[in-house]
Amino acid sequence: MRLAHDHHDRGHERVQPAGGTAEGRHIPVEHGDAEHDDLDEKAFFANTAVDRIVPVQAEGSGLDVVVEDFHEWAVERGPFDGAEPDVPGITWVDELGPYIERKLFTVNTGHATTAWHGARTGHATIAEAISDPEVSAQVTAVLEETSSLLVAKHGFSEEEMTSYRTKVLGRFANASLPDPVERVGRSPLRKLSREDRIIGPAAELAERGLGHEALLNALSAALVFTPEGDEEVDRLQEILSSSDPDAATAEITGLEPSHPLYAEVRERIASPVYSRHSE
Ligand SMILES: NC(=O)c1ccc[n+]([C@@H]2O[C@H](COP(=O)([O-])OP(=O)(O)OC[C@H]3O[C@@H](n4cnc5c(N)ncnc54)[C@H](O)[C@@H]3O)[C@@H](O)[C@H]2O)c1
Ligand SMILES: O=P(O)(O)OC[C@@H](O)[C@@H](O)[C@H](O)[C@H](O)CO
Repeated sequence: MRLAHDHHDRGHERVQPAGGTAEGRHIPVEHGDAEHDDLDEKAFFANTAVDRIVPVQAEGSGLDVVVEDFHEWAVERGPFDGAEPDVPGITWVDELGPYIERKLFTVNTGHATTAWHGARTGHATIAEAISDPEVSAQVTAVLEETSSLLVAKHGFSEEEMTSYRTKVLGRFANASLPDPVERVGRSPLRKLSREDRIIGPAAELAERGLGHEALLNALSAALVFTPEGDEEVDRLQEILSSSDPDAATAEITGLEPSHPLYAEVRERIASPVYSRHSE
């Protein structure tokens, strides 16, 4: 494994748990194999969250994977009943939920926002996009919104969220990571779904009467994200061109018409704010 160092980013690998999660304790056992019947007596299964940016790899590079040097691995301690193994790199947490949301609504919300605004302004990679003041202003604004939710909902302090955001923005700016906007913005229907990184926090902010304009801007940027070879991009464009705004809002976001966010999202879907980047 090769580390793509960002020299501005080194020296303080604060361990903060995060997403890229694996939940549940179900390894499929489909063969009626008696050997698996007592699996619970032989192993512990714990929910976990991983945070490390792994960009698209060069063709033919095999297991020689380029990654950032930052990494976090959070594991719920409950299943180990006080006998957690000493595994280097694990941060043991009592409850994974707040850390998963902090990671999803900061790293992944900010990442998708960078990718979609970056693509519409003609940038190829995340590092290039975040160096553009127009993109970085959108990303900063989006992360201030999600931080206000994380502070209100989970009790993270303003100071730790400010520091977490700074760290995340530094990771995006790592020019040694060749991370294309197509990878980070991929699968827009998944990313715009009800509980995911954009509509999830925007809905909760709207419910609490807190600001969410930059999240709506990220949604608008996603609607003009049209790289080739992504089935969800194609389906999203099909929905936008063939469905009325209410049907499109329901299918893309899963929001109920009675939700406080609904009217604003419907408006964004009905009336484009941005145009696609043209070569
Ligand atoms: N790349 C990152 O920075 C990163 C960081 C943390 C967590 N993650 C998580 O790790 C997972 C993989 O991410 P990635 O970036 O390597 O994605 P990727 O698209 O590069 O790789 C996914 C692979 O899974 C294969 N695949 C998809 N569906 C499958 C199926 N049903 N059965 C078998 N194989 C299947 C695909 O063909 C592809 O080779 C995702 O859940 C992602 O959220 C990624
Ligand atoms: O994997 P996705 O498509 O959900 O999101 C793209 C990236 O934001 C994601 O892969 C990050 O690089 C990763 O979550 C960092 O830990």
